[in-house]
Amino acid sequence: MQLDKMDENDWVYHGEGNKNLVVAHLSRVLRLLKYPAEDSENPPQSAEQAFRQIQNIVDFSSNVMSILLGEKFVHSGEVVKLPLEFVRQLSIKVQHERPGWRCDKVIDIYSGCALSLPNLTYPVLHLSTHTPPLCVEIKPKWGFLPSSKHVSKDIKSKVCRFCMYQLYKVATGKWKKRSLYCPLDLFSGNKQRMHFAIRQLIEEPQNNLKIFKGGQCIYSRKDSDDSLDLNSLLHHLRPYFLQGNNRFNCHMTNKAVLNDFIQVLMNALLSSEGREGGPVNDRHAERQSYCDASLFNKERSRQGSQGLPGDSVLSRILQTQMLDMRDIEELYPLYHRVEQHLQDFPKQRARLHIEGPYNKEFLEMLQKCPAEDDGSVEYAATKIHQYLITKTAKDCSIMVALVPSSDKEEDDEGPPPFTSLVSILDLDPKPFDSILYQLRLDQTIVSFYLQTRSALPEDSVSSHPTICAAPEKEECTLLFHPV
Ligand SMILES: O=P(O)(O)O[C@@H]1[C@@H](OP(=O)(O)O)[C@H](OP(=O)(O)O)[C@H](O)[C@H](OP(=O)(O)O)[C@H]1OP(=O)(O)O
Ligand SMILES: Nc1ncnc2c1ncn2[C@@H]1O[C@H](COP(=O)(O)OP(=O)(O)OP(=O)(O)O)[C@@H](O)[C@H]1O
Repeated sequence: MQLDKMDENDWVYHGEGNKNLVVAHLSRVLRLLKYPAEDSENPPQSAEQAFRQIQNIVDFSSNVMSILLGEKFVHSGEVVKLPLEFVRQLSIKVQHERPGWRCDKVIDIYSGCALSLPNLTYPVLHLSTHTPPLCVEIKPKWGFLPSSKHVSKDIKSKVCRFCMYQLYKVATGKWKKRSLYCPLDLFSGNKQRMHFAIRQLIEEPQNNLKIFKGGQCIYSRKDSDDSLDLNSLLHHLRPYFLQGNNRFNCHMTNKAVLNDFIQVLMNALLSSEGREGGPVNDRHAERQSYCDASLFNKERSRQGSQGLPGDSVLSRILQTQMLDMRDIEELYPLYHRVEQHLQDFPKQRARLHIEGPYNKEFLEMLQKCPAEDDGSVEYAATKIHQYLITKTAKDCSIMVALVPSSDKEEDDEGPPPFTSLVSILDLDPKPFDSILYQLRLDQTIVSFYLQTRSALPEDSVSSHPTICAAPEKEECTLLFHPV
């Protein structure tokens, strides 16, 4: 990438989240910061501050998250300086492709800084074959129930945050239809529960699932009420699953294509590349690993929970999420302690790494933290940093790139073989000052769930009656035995 010869015509809109917009050119992407639209005339930070913000993201990803999640999954990228005219033209070029609900923010066209990363939807794997890679992006969210004694509402230890939040999101119009995906099913390591969870993600992807082919998004929900074309997805997927295995016939049903696809995806999510490491989720034993709101029929998982393989991507994310099991309610008093201290000693923000940097000293601060609360501001600040690290792991995404491979006997059972490359993205540090907002949001989610649930008859919290019922036994058989 020659930074002085950048041409906006080479780059295409690729996607965006709440804080960044991503453009792609072959095997690279540029991730540009966004600002609230009302700040578009007066950028909220200088070019130097924007550069520092992105450098912080790189440092946090490479020095902190990569160690916890595993280097093989993490690509931290590098900060680049771009010509301002290129960024301005790019911003105009991509505007019409942006989803309406994201347009409350605009691209930062003032700093000329961006994060350059490998394009994980167009991985180098692709070069060894003529078939375009399939890529599945999953934002799995919180995979466990809090067990802290300080949780004020009992419901929080029974129903997971994602499922509770769904009622609020639908009621406030963020999404039109409720998702029946439950993160605890995905993180269970139980193949039936995982299959059910992925099936629900496909049914209603919201912002938790995107599917790419050859680097282009072929399946996602762009707006709360746009139409989803499952048939078109199946049309894209079919050729990948007809190869080999006596499957030359075109009679493979849509259900069988989908089952094979889910199976291949699950294999990648559970893959641990032959490394040792037993199941890791024993410690959040069965009692805690079921969410009462999940519509997966528990009876069906009697075959036992296999647990997540120790080095699989799901296990690494779950372990990082569970590094600090403290609930936000328990954390708030510690935040308050730091806030009070900083009012009196504002210059200590740097010493306590409130806005980073995420360097060697930051890691030392985390390691030196006393086991018990000694009443110090250092203890409180470190515990908040730990919690924020777990927050990053609760909001990251997994990208699974899949390319058909040829290493399998012709008459093997099951889906055709794929080579997979698994990565984790969106590993930005969460702001220290977001704790109060998090506490309020948590209270809103929980009280809204309790109110809505008590206003409805038992077991009818779903806004979608046809999928409220757990699947029939026969359907389950079909899901697991492709024809
Ligand atoms: O708080 P949550 O769980 O709603 O997560 C936010 C996400 O909402 P979600 O529920 O996944 O739709 C939210 O995603 P969307 O904008 O809804 O796509 C962001 O990821 C946000 O992170 P950040 O503040 O931009 O760094 C996320 O905020 P934090 O992870 O910073 O709390
Ligand atoms: N390295 C990458 N390769 C390919 N696609 C990427 C890459 N990084 C991001 N993307 C795409 O761009 C989208 C937005 O990126 P990202 O999730 O990092 O934005 P964000 O604003 O930080 O999100 P959030 O809303 O979670 O804060 C992703 O959902 C993904 O589809």
